[in-house]
Amino acid sequence: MIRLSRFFIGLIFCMLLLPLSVLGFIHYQGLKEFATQTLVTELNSEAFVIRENLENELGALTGGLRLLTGHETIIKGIASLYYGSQVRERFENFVNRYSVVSSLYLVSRDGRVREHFGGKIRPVERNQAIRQLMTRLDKAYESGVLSGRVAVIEDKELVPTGDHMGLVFISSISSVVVRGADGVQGFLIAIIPFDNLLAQANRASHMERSTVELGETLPPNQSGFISQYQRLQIGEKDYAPSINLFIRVSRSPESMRDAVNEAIRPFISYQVIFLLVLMMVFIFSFRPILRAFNALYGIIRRMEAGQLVEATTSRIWEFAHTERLLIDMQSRIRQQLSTLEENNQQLAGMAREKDRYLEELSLLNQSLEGKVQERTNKLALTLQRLEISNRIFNQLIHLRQALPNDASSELLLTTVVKHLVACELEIPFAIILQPANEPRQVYTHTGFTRDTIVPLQAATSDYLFDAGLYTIPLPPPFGGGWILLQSDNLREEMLRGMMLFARELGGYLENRALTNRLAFWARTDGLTGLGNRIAFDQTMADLETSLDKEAGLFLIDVNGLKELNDTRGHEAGDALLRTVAERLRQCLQGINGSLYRIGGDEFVILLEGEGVEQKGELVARLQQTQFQPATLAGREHGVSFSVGYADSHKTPFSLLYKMADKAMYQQKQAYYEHKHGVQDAGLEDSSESV
Ligand SMILES: Nc1nc2c(ncn2[C@@H]2O[C@H](COP(=O)(O)OP(=O)(O)OP(=O)(O)O)[C@@H](O)[C@H]2O)c(=O)[nH]1
Repeated sequence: MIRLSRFFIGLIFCMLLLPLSVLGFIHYQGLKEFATQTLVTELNSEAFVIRENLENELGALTGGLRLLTGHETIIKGIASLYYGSQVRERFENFVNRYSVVSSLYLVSRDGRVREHFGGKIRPVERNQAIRQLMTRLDKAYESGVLSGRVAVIEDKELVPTGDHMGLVFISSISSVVVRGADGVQGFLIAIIPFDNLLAQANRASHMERSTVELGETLPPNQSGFISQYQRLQIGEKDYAPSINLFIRVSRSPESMRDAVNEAIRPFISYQVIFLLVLMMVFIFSFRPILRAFNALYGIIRRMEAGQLVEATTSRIWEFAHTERLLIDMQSRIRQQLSTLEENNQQLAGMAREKDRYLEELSLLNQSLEGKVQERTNKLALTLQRLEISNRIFNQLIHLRQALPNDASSELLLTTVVKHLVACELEIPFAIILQPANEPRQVYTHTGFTRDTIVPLQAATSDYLFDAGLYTIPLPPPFGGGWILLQSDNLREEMLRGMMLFARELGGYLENRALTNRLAFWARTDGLTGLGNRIAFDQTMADLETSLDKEAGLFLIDVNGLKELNDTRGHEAGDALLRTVAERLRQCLQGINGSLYRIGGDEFVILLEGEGVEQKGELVARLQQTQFQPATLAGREHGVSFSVGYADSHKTPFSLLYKMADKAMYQQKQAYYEHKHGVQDAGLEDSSESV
């Protein structure tokens, strides 16, 4: 098999690239030419702009000079020194305004400088060119045509800078008033160095590296620069004859080349890119092209040999090296793909891990939120409990302040219920009391019906609990009492509050019982159970202050107690006292009176009101029992007592006790005189003595 050589392939390649390169070169040249032309046009327009600017500037300047020439101050300034300072001031303003002017002179007709601003005086007076200009102006004035002249001067003193070249503007000064008489009065001379004009032109120029020159004649084109010229005409109208200056704007070939290259660089880049793309396309489609050529070549060969047989696929080029490269690249790509796969798997694993963490985080957040909520609820509950407890404590304090020491059970319960309700516990409750010393049950309730409570009072607490009720027993000594609660929705703090109220209630009742007992024993004789001296004195005091104070008083003193104590002991003496007390109590039955033991062996019977009328009955009973023996401590013993009596019919109330004592004493005396007898008469008239 015949194969195409590498040379043939390269040839095809070069044949394709050559026209492209030629085309590219032509295009490049065209671009370069175009860019150069554009830059030259730019230079030209720059020169044009500079010229325009300078013409405008100089036009304004000539106008300004003409105005200044006709100004009264200037005209008078020629003749009068009085105007000197004003003229200077105007000159200064003028030069400041027209920066191209370096100096201004006011010159009299005879050529002497009268006033000036900037520059030197002498050079003006000496300068021949200026003198000639002034003479021409003088003559021209006479012919009535011209007012000013312009000329190019070269003077080292008048134009000290640059190449000492400049323009001189001369205007004749004349006064309308004096015109007929004197004609030209003087001249105004403005010196404008070329340097100033160039500076002005450069200021107007937009091109950074351009060179601007002014010259009277068209300068030769220097090979080192690409130049454009513009003619600047000065003084055509007001300053005849005019002169022409040439402005040259130029650029060095190096900077021009750089600028051109800069301008066409993007296009060249595009072109190179285009060629590269073309080459890439060619390379990629190289194998199919080769096959096509190969097939074509085979057909031609077979046609030449007259063996146009059935076409078979033939290989015309060995790309062993390329194949190896491709295989190598394939294996590398496979490796990279597997690495990529691994990385992807790792990334997927990390993503899963991240999801798992996020899920855990979310769960943690949820549990935290739950805990925070739980804590908040607990706190709210605690606050609620605290509030309830506070209310309960407040009401307990108010209850203590509201309850008097001796409140009745009814008042006590009413007050407790009122304060319990104020606690706002909002549970039905009932309080049931059965005080030991009160005969009937006392109860009060709220939220229960009376019919519900009454049958429950006898029930056991277990039964009550089963019935949905809860009982708090009141503490002893009260015993018979509960606080009864509805156990539905009963909360701990409510129960605790109720218990506090129960304790308060029990405490109060205990105090009240103790106080009552103390009061009782303070007024009671412990041995006999009769009222004592305090009770007697209290009764007497009450009786004394009452309006109806009718009273009869028996004073009874036991005989021989000391002896009995001494002989048989105090036990027997106590028995004697109890016996006498019992006998006196019996004597008093059915009679409106009260009995007291007011001293060791001293008793008192006090009759009040209608009881006084029963005195006789009592005396009779006393006489019956006055000397009756009794069994004392197991032995028979004589018992007797002496009695004295006084009542308010015959005795003042305050002396009742004294008089009764006196009568009793008399009887005692008699008793002891007749130890075994009693004088009856003593009891008959007891109102005075017994
Ligand atoms: N056993 C006993 N003796 C008492 C009690 N109170 C006082 N006495 C005694 O009673 C006696 C009273 O003495 P007196 O006033 O002389 O009485 P009397 O011995 O009965 O003499 P007359 O009153 O003159 O008849 C004293 O010795 C007291 O100590 C008591 O509660 N029990």
